[in-house]
Amino acid sequence: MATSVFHQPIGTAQSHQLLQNSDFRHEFGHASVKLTFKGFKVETGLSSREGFSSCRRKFGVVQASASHTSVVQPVSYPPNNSTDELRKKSSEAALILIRHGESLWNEKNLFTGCVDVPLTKKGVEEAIEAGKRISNIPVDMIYTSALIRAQMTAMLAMTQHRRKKVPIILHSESEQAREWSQIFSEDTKKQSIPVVTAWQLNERMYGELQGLNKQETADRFGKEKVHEWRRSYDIPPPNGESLEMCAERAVAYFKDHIEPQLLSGKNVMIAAHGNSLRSIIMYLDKLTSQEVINLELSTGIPMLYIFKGGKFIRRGSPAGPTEAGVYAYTRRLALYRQKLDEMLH
Ligand SMILES: O=C(O)[C@@H](CO)OP(=O)(O)O
Repeated sequence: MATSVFHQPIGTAQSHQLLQNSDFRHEFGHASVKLTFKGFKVETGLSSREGFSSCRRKFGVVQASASHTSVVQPVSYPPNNSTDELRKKSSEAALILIRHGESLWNEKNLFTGCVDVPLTKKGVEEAIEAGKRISNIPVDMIYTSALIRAQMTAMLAMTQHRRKKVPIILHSESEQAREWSQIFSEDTKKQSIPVVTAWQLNERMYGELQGLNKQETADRFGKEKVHEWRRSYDIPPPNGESLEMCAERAVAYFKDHIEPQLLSGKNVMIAAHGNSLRSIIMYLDKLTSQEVINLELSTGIPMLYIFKGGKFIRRGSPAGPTEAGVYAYTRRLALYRQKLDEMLH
């Protein structure tokens, strides 16, 4: 493990908040009041759904939850701004990444990939613990994969949040689903956090290894071969996705859908999977294909990034039970936290 890239999680107990958060601005009377939920329009992600079908066809995926890919209307910018200018003007935002808690197949040591299995009791507890660690961080939007273990993790984590906003899954799989899930109270919308589910954030498709026991597979094919399938960057497991292939869809989704939200100052949480998050972290931390090999993510451990000036700054610290061990924070985070304390005490 000497060469491992150590990704520091958010510490337990206390954390810090962003003044920039639209929720904060609304709640605490900041001059530029913008309501979190206002203006969100959900569009059917037709191409995404097609993408998922073709992914399934290509890899013969048998099980995967319905793809509820939702596309939040892109943030609109003045027409002539270049991306660089936008980045410079962009406000600060928090990005939380959480790998789902332990699943029933993690417990059984089976290759899981796109198979849609739920959390174990321990996984539920991990998700709740993760929620405690991020309970003071503002969350304006949540992105999860289409798989239940990531969705359970996001929902359970949010039960611990001090603001007690309600995460609500946006259903845009059909016009009817969109209409039938409408909310008719602006106040209720303000107390909600939209949850966008996207197949592109799914675990990498493990091909013919899905459902096989990892130890038995290593015994059969050799430790080195199985390690190559599991951790090499560009060698796919039989009929599955390599990390590189997984990155193509997960990082593209991040750039196209999540980064614009961060650019507009929204604080985002992503609940996803070991390999889809490894590929996203590779992009955020500019890791090489050699470095990412050694990147391991634990289940249920949140990681925090601050997005500022177009850059992602990792704000991790070794997991620890004390405030002192918690990640560094910005003045805005600290101020948000202070206001939250005042409001809730
Ligand atoms: O089985 C899987 O889907 C993944 C994550 O649990 O396994 P690995 O860590 O081997 O990539």
